[in-house]
Amino acid sequence: MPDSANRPVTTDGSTVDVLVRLLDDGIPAPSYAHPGDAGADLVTTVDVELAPRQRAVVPTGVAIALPDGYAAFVHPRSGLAARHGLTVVNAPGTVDAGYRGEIKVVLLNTDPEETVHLSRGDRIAQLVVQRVEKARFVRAETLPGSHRGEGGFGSSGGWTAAR
Ligand SMILES: O=c1ccn([C@H]2C[C@H](O)[C@@H](COP(=O)(O)OP(=O)(O)OP(=O)(O)O)O2)c(=O)[nH]1
Ligand SMILES: [Mg+2]
Repeated sequence: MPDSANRPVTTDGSTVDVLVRLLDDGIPAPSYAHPGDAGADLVTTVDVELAPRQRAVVPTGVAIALPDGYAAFVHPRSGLAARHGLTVVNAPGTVDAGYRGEIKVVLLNTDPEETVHLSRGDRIAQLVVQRVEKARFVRAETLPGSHRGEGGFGSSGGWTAAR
């Protein structure tokens, strides 16, 4: 199957080739920590200090070309979230198939007291590559009925709005 720039892309059903440009010597390509992992770790190219509740757009030193029909999603890492309250503001960040710029991570220190210190090369987020459908939005005056109907935002119970 060719990609959007007509380069060959191979997929064996469980892997897909994603072209990657390394923009910074010494910074590795995204990599999976264990076989079977869904997320490939991204690292920071710079030292970062995040004061309590501060956010920063952090470079990762990689640019990719996903095949058409794929997207990549920038997710937080659970260890950093649990230990330091570090998250990704726009989680999951969406990397479009046509994006050729450097992947960046919008990190947020949610901890109210502790500063987070990150060093160049630290793994800060993980990239999940997925197939995505392209929708055709077909206008309709009425929508087919469903069990849920228009209920949402806690309609199934177990949640009380704060006053
Ligand atoms: O966490 C992220 C999210 C996005 N991007 C890059 C890739 C993506 O293809 C592009 C645009 O992202 P998005 O569509 O979420 O942002 P936008 O605010 O809608 O910008 P645009 O108008 O460029 O679409 O920014 C990242 O590097 N990291
Ligand atoms: Mg957009």
